Amino acid sequence: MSAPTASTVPLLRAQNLAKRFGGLMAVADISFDLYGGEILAVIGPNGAGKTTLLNLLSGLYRPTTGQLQLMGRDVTNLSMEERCHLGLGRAFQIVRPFPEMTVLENVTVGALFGKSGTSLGTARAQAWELLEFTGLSAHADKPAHELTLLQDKRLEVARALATQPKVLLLDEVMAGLRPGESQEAVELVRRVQAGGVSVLFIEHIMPVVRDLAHRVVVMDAGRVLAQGTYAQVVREPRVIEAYLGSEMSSEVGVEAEVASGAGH
Ligand SMILES: Nc1ncnc2c1ncn2[C@@H]1O[C@H](COP(=O)(O)OP(=O)(O)OP(=O)(O)O)[C@@H](O)[C@H]1O
Repeated sequence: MSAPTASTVPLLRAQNLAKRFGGLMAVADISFDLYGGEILAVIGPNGAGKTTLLNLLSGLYRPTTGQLQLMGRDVTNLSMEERCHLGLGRAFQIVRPFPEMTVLENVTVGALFGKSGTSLGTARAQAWELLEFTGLSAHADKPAHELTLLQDKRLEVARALATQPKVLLLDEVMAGLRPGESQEAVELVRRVQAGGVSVLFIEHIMPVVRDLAHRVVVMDAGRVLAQGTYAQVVREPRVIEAYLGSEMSSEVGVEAEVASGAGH
């Protein structure tokens, strides 16, 4: 995908973020910007620190050092809830709706959580719109535990959107989906971005990264190994090297060949 025109102030700016667990620097030094209208992928081998980074961005963890700005405001020491109210939404890899509540109720809770002072009626109306947007309106009255995995993921995105984020953080939303289903999920993320929400996502499935991301940050051992377009990063020798021995090495190797035009 071609990159949108970047506005001057990034929506999200990570500066030298680090997170230590005992003797381990899970995130050692990460800096990047996310601009309005962008879809940014964070990739890297297992243990690279991607989930820890997402936890630092959402506010689940406080960084050991470094800073995070949201729309120019320092949010490093704000809680998850405070960041959410300022426009940072998150959907989780492990989907966790309230299982006994209906699909509509689950999204309504998200709408009530996102903006203080929203009436129940307004929240329900917003939730309906989001069920239509995410293709779940036919399942509005079902208890959430009756949904399929793909529908669960749609629900998770709807709940996150209900908080009216400017930036949506997605943690491996394609995990466990069949190819046709991940294509549907890709379309949903595109529609989210087209609706004015910037997206940062962690993903292991390289074709999804290639199809969806305007820009890619490659992490390894808690650091940024490379950043750029998908075509740029997959031909970086240090990226290919970092993936050697991981289950993605063949995928990256193939993509690198494609990117460099090898074999033509
Ligand atoms: N809460 C924690 N306490 C201690 N160590 C942790 C904790 N969370 C993560 N780690 C360690 O930090 C490193 C980075 O883990 P993280 O889960 O962020 O990597 P990842 O890139 O998301 O990996 P994967 O692709 O396998 O999910 C790993 O060595 C992991 O064992």
